[in-house]
Amino acid sequence: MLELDGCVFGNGGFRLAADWALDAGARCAVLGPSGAGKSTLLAGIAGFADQVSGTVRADGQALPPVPQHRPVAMLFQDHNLFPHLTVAQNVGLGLRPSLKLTAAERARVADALGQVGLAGLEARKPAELSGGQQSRAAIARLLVMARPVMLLDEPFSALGPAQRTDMLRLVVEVAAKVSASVIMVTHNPEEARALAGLVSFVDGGVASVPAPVEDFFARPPQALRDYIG
Ligand SMILES: Nc1ncnc2c1ncn2[C@@H]1O[C@H](COP(=O)(O)OP(=O)(O)OP(=O)(O)O)[C@@H](O)[C@H]1O
Repeated sequence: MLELDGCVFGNGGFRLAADWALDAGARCAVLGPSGAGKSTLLAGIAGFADQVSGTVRADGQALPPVPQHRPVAMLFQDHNLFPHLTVAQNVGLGLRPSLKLTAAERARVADALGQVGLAGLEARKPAELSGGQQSRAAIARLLVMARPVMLLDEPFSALGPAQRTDMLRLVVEVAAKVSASVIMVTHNPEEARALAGLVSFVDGGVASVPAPVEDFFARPPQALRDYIG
């Protein structure tokens, strides 16, 4: 379980409050107007934003202040793929930043690449992949990292609608395999529906308590109606 216990996260002078919890394996889309604080929420959970007050816990343990020590994997729109490394190396980074992988770890990387449909492309560089394949490589890295919390910040907004749906399906599959909770920022209500879980709406300096997606869209807050038109 991920708990945001009375949290206020800071980014410069900006403040974002969140006071809720997500069960292990739960999936939550984060919607809200531009500049409302969606990325600040993820940064707070990941340890990159200031913790002004409150505590972030995973499975009852307060998370360490250093982001690298948090049980969190992140995926951004640019996928954080290193251009000079091969696909297999980019995925291997999720296991060991030194890339000195054991044979078993190399096998895990190969297995993850197979699971996301990239078998045979291990030796390519990211520039030699399509946008969708780059997304798959980034998802393979999430799979090998097997962290209990996955934070995604508009990860597939560069892809077309059909591919986006495929990628979301893959994320759901990968998260289920490692029993991870997923929090995903999106501007797209359809993506929130495709994630098929909960929705937190960020507005007025607060990330609302996640509500089931169907309830949320059945009674959307006025700010959401203003925002999606
Ligand atoms: N380093 C900073 N110093 C001061 N204010 C900042 C800083 N970084 C972000 N902000 C402000 O914090 C607020 C929240 O930013 P954040 O990026 O979390 O919003 P967002 O909802 O993710 O926006 P978008 O949808 O446009 O990506 C914004 O109003 C932004 O101007």
